[in-house]
Amino acid sequence: MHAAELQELLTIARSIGWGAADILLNVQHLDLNVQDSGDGPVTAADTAVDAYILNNLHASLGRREFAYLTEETYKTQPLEERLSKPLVWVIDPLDGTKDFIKGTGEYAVHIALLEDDRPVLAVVACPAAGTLYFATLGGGTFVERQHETPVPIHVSQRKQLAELTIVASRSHRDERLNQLLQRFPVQQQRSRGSVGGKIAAILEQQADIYLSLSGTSAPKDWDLAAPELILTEAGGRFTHFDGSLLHYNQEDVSQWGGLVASNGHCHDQLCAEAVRLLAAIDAP
Ligand SMILES: Nc1ncnc2c1ncn2[C@@H]1O[C@H](COP(=O)(O)O)[C@@H](OP(=O)(O)O)[C@H]1O
Ligand SMILES: [Mg+2]
Repeated sequence: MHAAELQELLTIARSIGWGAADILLNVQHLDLNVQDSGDGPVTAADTAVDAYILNNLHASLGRREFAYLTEETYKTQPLEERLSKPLVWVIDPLDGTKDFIKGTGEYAVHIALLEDDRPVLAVVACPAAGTLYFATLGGGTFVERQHETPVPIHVSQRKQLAELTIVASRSHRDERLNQLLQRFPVQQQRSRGSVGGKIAAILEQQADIYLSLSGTSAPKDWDLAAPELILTEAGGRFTHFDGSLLHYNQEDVSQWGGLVASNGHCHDQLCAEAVRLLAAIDAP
């Protein structure tokens, strides 16, 4: 896709990202009608913001050129539609639903555009912090506050394992991930809700690493695609434990196994450490 076309799409996605953030801020103290979706809780806010983003993208862009993969609609959409189109919008209207319900403010809105199976445009809004991060492939990552000029943002320069800080999930943990985190030889560990929020913490240089390990369930494309691009365009890396890149919009939208997101400076070493520690944890 041409750079000019990507910038046009980015302008639309940023505006929709701010609109979605406003809705979430306005409803966060209301009765949210929490239901169990089978894949965790879903609230009226998830469904309302999903519809808001989809309707606005449809109104601006139409349906012909693009497919749409969203957390709240993917089960009812025909699989062939998104597998046959090279350009797919991937949307998480409310990443960190559990934290949103708890009122920690640690939630985000994710909007990514895939070309083939990789992200080329990303918006991650953190409504409670009043920030929106955006990136295009090869164009760097920017942070903006509402009505302010966006500024470029970069990951930390910390290079030694012993000076790094890990952020990990507050609510998606099992014994294996806990063991792995405990054994990682880093400076500090923090819990934080939402994948977008954890990657924002790395961009803000409050942390350097995010580790995720699937158990009976795994994070999905909409949890990861937009956060991945804002991290890599800010100088970081985001891979499986074996160092390979993630491929999105496959038939199964779960991303199984271990994932490392980092400031990039010792990413291969982090991957090797994760593999080594996990082998020891899994040894009979
Ligand atoms: N092991 C796992 N299994 C299933 N979903 C996971 C997961 N780890 C993270 N996620 C998803 O990633 C998002 C952020 O999770 P967390 O705040 O715990 O880091 C949540 O999405 P939603 O809130 O969009 O449903 C959650 O469902
Ligand atoms: Mg999510």
